[in-house]
Amino acid sequence: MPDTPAPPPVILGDEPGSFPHGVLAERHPAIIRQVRDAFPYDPAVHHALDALLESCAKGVVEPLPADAHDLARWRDWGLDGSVGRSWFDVPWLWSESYFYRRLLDAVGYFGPGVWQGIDPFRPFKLAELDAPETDEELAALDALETRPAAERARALLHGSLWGNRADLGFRLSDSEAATRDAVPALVADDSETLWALLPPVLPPADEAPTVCLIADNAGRELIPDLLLAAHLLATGRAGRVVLHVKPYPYYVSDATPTDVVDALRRLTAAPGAAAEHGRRLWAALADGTLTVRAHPFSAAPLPFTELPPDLRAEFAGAALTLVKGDLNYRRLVGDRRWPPTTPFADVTAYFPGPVAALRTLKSDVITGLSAGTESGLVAAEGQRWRTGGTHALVQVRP
Ligand SMILES: O=P(O)(O)OC[C@@]1(O)O[C@H](CO)[C@@H](O)[C@@H]1O
Repeated sequence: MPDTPAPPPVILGDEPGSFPHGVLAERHPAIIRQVRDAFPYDPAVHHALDALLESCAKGVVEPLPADAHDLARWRDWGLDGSVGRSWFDVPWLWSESYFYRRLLDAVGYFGPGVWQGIDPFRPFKLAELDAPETDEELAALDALETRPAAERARALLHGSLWGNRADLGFRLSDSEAATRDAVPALVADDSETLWALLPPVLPPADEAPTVCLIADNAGRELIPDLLLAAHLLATGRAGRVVLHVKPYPYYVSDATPTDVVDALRRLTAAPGAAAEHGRRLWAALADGTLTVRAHPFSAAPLPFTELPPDLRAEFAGAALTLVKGDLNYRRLVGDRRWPPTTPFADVTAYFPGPVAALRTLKSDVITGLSAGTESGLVAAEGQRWRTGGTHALVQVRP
């Protein structure tokens, strides 16, 4: 029997100077400082934030409070094996995710108390939704209305793809990120395979398939994601879209159900075509052709190889699952030091149905590049192309 090579090591945050180490040592403390200043928190919250800051810098992973509503779930997700170890020595994917869980504890998000249910990142998300750039992006939809269907489809797919640059956690630790020019040529582009997985135009309604969209950021990423969903439904390329968001605030700007409502309100209040799309999406939620789900696993510190049975069944029944963003990509392929030419189809073979990743590159993990693409990127940029947010990909495993 041929030997299956062992997968490369899981990424830890223990190497000073590495990207993951920087996230734990610099990005997380910066997030704590921003959150602290964003609300008139009481002394108890300030103390808890101080303790988290101290713990992140030199402490170890501490247990959840004994009465935490999700203690059993986190134990299933590996809490006992991480407690007492340094944040830097457990898998980076795990420690980042747990950081956000602890931050929500510190600000009283899970209550009881006055801060229960208050999203500590909401002021940043709303500022972005109100930004003039959002108006410009929505106004551009008017000109798109009269374009041929294939051009509209491409523009909306690319809008959703590049919307992934709108990641507030990333911008927080990299102040030049928003101004750095994107490189339009994709490092991998399976768009044709993606479209081929969906029926071309307006099939009878009962034949139109389900598309799942695992969303990433709120605001300027979620709006183009919703517009893509609206396009799939309006053209009959999907009969139903299931939008997966996070059950609670996560990675600063990740979308929650509240953010979906905010984005829809923003669309319906805009002038021109944007409002029409917003109204259609609103109606689609009412008639069930668009569904929002906030499954606990969406904020789990685990790769998608650990999908629970209900999600496996759901994705198995979809014609296509669109996986948005950098973190979801890490969860999809595994947060490991893959050689960049590792076939995407191999590392996603376990996924229960056809899957497409739409992602701008903001962390070290990468698969599915041709040898020529990789060497061209390295020659031009060293390893910066992996984390700078200027490159993007569309990868599909039919
Ligand atoms: O998933 P997103 O929003 O595209 O990006 C998330 C991100 O900014 O956060 C992680 C590091 O904290 C990286 O995976 C990536 O850089």
